[in-house]
Amino acid sequence: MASQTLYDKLWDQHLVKQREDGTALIYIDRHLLHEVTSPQAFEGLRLAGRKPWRLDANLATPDHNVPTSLKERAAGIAGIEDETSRIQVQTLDDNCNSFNIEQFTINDARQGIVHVVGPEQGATLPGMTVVCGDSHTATHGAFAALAHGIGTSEVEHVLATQCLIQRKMKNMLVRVDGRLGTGVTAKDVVLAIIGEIGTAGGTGYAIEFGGSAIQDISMEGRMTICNMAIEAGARVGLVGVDDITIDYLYERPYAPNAQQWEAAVADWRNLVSDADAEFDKVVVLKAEDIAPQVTWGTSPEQVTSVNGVVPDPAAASDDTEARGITRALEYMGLSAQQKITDIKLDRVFIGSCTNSRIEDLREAARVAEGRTVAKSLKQAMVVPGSGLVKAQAEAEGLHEIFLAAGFEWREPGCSMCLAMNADKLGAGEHCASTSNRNFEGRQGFGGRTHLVSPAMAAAAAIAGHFVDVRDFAPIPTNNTQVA
Ligand SMILES: CC(C)[C@H](C(=O)O)[C@@H](O)C(=O)O
Ligand code: SF4
Repeated sequence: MASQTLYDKLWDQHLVKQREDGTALIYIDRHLLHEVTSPQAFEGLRLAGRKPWRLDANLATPDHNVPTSLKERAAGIAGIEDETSRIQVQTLDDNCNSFNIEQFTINDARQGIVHVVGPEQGATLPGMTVVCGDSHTATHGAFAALAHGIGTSEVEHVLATQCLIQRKMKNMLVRVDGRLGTGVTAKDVVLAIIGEIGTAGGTGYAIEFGGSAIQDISMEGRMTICNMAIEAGARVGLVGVDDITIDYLYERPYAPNAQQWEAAVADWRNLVSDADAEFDKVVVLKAEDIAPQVTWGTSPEQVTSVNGVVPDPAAASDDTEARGITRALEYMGLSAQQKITDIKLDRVFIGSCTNSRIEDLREAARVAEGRTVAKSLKQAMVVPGSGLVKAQAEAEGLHEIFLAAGFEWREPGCSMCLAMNADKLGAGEHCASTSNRNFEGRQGFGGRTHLVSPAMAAAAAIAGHFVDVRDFAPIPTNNTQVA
């Protein structure tokens, strides 16, 4: 058989029917649901008198609309102040109950951001097709699963038929060779990739991330990278299976049990691109060239190194680019040539499906340990991605480090990643955020988002402005106290 990419293999394994017009029907193994994109889908099923095709393929949890303050959270759904949000979470709850779909409810210890919960439970597995009414479903591709976001009508279609109509994408390989420097993380890698190929660079492609730097990265980091494939225009991000993938999944609740484990692992080992597989496009980055990244504009591609400066529209390659820079600078309240390290911050947000896993919190805590959040900040918050991440962080004492430094320690949810709950930026405020989108108004009307890694966000919170976490010396380790 001809050589195949990982994407080709996953596609072939799920192809139900190829049609002559280029569309194809593919089978869906796992369907994740949240409160924002599911209500009309359930309503559609109800109106058509249909039932979900395969109940155990579905797993639901509320995340976008849940409050993250303990006080509101303690009261469950009734504690959600905003009416639309409350109705949405209540509707998910009612729908899951009436259709018999498994849900980690608002106060379940396993609740969290859907893209954190799926992998953490082993509900996302290598070789699966995974869909969710959410664009950041690409996250799950870190497990060599064919995962992408779908719209609400497709949510209904998957519920009803367990299948989806798709068109095959092209194959792109983004290879990161070499080794990352200390203080440079998965978030910096993906921001650098988007800086290189642009937000449309991946349009029409499934991007596989490979190379030695990716192979060295943990599952948490690989999820961070695949999470932002969509910000590079690609609906699908992928990483091939290796020991890191397999070790992460061992004994997860929904993963194969002890009797099935060896057979599953043997199967998963095939989920890599063949050595001589051909990609339609290959992009290569050198890990050594990647510095900690900060976005200065209103698109994830408007990014530079922390030691860089805000670009000058006068130096743009064409008029369109110049206008884009000018508009972004106006919105962001920045001036051309301004040093990134001179950007002062009002708030810091460590969380979101990009960077709210245990390793992200460990990295942020390592920087925050023994230090204090700058007085000039209005708020610095840490929002774990799930109840289990929160519990793990607390078992490791990370919450104490954050609280002692002056960070808020919140309940799990999407939080300030997008303004769909009580956590919002005020107009004109600058925020160092570990999330994935810096669009106008994304974190609140008029809010100004700068995307960074958890370590960079923690360092910025301490300094009150951006700093190179590598100069924040010595970078404390777990046993080192830094004054
Ligand atoms: C609300 C949801 C549909 C949306 C998405 O699809 O990504 C959200 O999660 C986001 O990050 O903007
Ligand atoms: S954390 Fe942000 S990006 Fe992720 S699903 Fe929630 S809103 Fe979307």
